[in-house]
Amino acid sequence: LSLDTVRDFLTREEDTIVFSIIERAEYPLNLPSYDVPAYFAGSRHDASFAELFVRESEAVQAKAGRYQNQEEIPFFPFRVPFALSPPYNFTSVKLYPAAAFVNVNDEIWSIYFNQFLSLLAKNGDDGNYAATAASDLVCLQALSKRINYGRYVAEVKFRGDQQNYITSIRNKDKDALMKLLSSESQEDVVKRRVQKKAMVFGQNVTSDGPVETGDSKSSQASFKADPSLVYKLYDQWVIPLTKQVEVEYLLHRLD
Ligand SMILES: C=C(O[C@@H]1C=C(C(=O)O)C=C[C@H]1O)C(=O)O
Repeated sequence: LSLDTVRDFLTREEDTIVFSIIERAEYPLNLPSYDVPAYFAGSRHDASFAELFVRESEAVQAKAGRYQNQEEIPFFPFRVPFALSPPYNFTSVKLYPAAAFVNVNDEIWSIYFNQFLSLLAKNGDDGNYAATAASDLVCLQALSKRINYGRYVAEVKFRGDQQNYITSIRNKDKDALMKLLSSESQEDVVKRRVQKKAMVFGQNVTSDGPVETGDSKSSQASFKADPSLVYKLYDQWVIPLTKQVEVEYLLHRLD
């Protein structure tokens, strides 16, 4: 594991995130699926339809062994049953055990539903809540995997510069840790690249190739998900949360 391989993972995960966002943008907002309590199947539930969908889906995926992979963290861990699948030997680098639990799934959940979704989805309600919830699940899982991968990023950076990190960890100096692990130029590359991916992946394509989008003003509307919103997603939420995961992981790196 090196900083390069870690960054390769984050780059590939961008594709998954951008595609999942394009998929969700296909549906209207469908607000009733986020109402608590949810009323369906003849009863009142303690959560929204979307949350129930995620909980039940995670339970199934847990049985199939999804969370045996340390890279994956469920949003509702207390509901996750044992895996029924045969054990699989994941080869990825082992995290430091006392710090591996670090994750920001609660923050991801809240930002996705309370801030991001209304910027992404067009207003409207087509009643097709199963499709939107399935789409939300894919977005949430992709975002969670990317952001909580900050644990691996931090592990690599720690191993590469132990002296400096150990001093700041012992001092519990979050600001110093944040400074040590940040690379503004790298963040800039990431943000500009995801915006480009949203443009490339979100075009209409015919048998002749991508459809000409005309002048740049009208082209904005022709992308399936707004590229500047994807930029904003990374700028305001994905990168800051990844760095928060890195700092929190490092604070437990000597426990
Ligand atoms: C993930 C890294 O750490 C930080 C977070 C980044 C990100 O979330 O994309 C980019 C650069 C760093 O400020 C990295 O260095 O690649």
